[in-house]
Amino acid sequence: MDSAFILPPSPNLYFQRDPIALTPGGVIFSSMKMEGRQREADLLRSIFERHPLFKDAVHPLFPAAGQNPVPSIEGGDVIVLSKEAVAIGNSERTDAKAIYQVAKALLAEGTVQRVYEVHLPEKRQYMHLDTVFTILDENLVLTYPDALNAVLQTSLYTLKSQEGDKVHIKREVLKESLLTVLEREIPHLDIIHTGNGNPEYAMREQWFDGANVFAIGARRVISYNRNKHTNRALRNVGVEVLEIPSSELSRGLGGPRCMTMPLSRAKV
Ligand SMILES: NC(=[NH2+])NCCC[C@H](N)C(=O)O
Repeated sequence: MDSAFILPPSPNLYFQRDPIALTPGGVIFSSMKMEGRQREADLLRSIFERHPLFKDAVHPLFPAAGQNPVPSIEGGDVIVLSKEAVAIGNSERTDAKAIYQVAKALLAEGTVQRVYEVHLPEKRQYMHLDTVFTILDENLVLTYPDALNAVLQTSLYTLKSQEGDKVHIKREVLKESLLTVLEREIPHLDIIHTGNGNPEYAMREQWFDGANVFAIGARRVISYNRNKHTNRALRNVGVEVLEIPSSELSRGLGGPRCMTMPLSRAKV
């Protein structure tokens, strides 16, 4: 029987963070872990490769031409910490192999100097790296508190040597937590905990991606109205919180940041 749809339904298409990741060194075309989401990545990739607005502007980093099979990596695991550093979650959705490949391509490109691989625990509340923290200002980060020390291992990739096409990178396994990585990269780091200091509220609000707010400016965020304790914690330190209704959106199991794709970043 012919399908009733030209494109099969893509119920997760509103999570634009995942099918593509833009970094200071180029674009990662995601290879989604779940088959049901791969068509989103294919769709976005055709737009970026063909639309006049993008086709000459994108520098693709991943996957390599003709690579098959492609290891998986999803945009929600890729966090730009600064112009020079990118963190990538090794998670349920993103494989170590893909991280190595992206690290190599990024370091070879030259803008980014450090790529961190953050090993996330295999638990629902750690689906992607962006579910556990969001940068809100130069030195201010909102996090799900358990994540800071639950991550027991991180690795740091840096460039070892580069001669033409021959690129060698170095991997150092750091027995360090996510907190240490953030402290290394964000001077004078200040942390706000989801749940406003109460671990049970933090846990409950993590079901609705408490730590995944969308920062639209320094100390200005869009957050789900249901995450009241987290929103209170944010307001207590002077962050402006714009609440959005969340009864339906949160059912997709992602937060406001997951629904966005930054195409260009203002210089700060
Ligand atoms: N970047 C994110 N945290 N995205 C959340 C995506 C949720 C979506 N339902 C999925 O399972 O893929």
